[in-house]
Amino acid sequence: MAKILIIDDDDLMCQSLSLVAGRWGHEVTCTHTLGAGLEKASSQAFDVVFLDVRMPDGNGLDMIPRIEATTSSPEIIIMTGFGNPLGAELAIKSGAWDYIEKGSSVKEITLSLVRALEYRKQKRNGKSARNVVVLKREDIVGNSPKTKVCLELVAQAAECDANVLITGETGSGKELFARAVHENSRRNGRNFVVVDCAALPETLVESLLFGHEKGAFTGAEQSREGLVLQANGGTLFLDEVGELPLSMQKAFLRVLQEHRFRPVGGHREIASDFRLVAATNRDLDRMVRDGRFREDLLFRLRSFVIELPPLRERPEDIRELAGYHVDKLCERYGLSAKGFSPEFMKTLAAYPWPGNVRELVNSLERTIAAARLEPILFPKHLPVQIRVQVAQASVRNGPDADRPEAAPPAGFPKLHDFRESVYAQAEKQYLHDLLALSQENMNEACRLSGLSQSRLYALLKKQEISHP
Ligand SMILES: Nc1ncnc2c1ncn2[C@@H]1O[C@H](COP(=O)(O)OP(=O)(O)OP(=O)(O)O)[C@@H](O)[C@H]1O
Repeated sequence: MAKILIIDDDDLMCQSLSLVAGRWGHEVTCTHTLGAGLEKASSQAFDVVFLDVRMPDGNGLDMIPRIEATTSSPEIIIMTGFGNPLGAELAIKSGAWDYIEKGSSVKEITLSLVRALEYRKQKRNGKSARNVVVLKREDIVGNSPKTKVCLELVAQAAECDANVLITGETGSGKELFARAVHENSRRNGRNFVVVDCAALPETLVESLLFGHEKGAFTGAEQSREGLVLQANGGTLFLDEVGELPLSMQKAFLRVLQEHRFRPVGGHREIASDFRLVAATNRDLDRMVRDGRFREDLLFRLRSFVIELPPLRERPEDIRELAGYHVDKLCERYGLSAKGFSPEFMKTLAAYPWPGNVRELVNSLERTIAAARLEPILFPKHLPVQIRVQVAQASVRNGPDADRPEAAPPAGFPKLHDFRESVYAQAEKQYLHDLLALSQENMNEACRLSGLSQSRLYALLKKQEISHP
């Protein structure tokens, strides 16, 4: 017998789900608000939670990480509005085990429940995906709910041999996660071969990937094995896969299907048993629409997708990341450990980090160079451009807030333009802070900001900020 929690404000839905689950002998508890649901999940152990998306006190999807973080970490089945593909996509991306549409048949609900319980049983017996606790994290720091979802995906990817596509903005950790997939897989004793597709000279791509025979072209004095063969038994990591020239995409698709290829100037085909992990910060769907990326290759690449969130969407990770990298840098430069002043952390948290973790690491390196032997880091040690931007963003707090500390870089702007750009920057920062503070709960964000839902969504769209 399993313990099931239903969080839905719709009485009828609660009743029919209770009937279905009860018929199988499971113990069912119903709650009608997210708050009450979370309270139950925090105080009692559950195996499965049925969670409605539209609730009177917020969006159910926002609650997923908090339910997962409870001691029993139940499997979550999202209930989406009928015929809402976006809801289904969001549910899965948010880490739910499964989703069902409201109005699904008893058979569909039962199937989803049975599968979730089966998965849970396997997990308990240790037959299924290794969980985050035993995952070798390979220098991956951060314990925010979003990072945990990604780590769970790494664990799942490591268990199988499917092609993996890792997406995310520049500097968000794609290579780090790709290595973690390799290190946790059965291939970890063999090579992890990195191919930076953006740096492949077009004339040499083929020979670099597939190797060449002696005399295949002018200058080929020795035969040479390519990167694909070097990855035999291990993992081939195609970084910036969106930059792979179209001509090579076709050849590569074939290699991916058959795991065989012919070196340049060679007559025999060679086999290579590699596992492919690819990464990109480009919108590959758009590239397909623009005719710049092959759709069939994209289908192959995305057998298993890990979407890394930008750092600004997981501000909880910043402190841990800063601590980890400052310690590492101090050790490298032979300095004693440094502490953080509260204002220093506040400034790090207020900055949107468009270059993500890489920008954070680079900034910390410059910070340590500026602080030298001083034991505590203050905002004044941070690079000027970060302090300026944070100061500009604080302009929204009123006329007495800190003024920007430096003039804009190129030329002296017209007052109108300067005001507009500061305003836009401040608005963007405000929205990021608002989402972080409200934990992306749109009702809460509206309450805190005093904005209507439609106005808030319009502003988020204007500033190109992703949101639930
Ligand atoms: N979760 C993390 N924990 C610790 N360090 C991280 C994390 N994510 C990224 N980094 C660090 O940030 C830097 C950039 O990471 P990485 O090269 O993996 O990013 P990327 O997404 O592959 O970048 P690009 O798109 O530019 O290739 C590296 O120094 C890496 O160690």
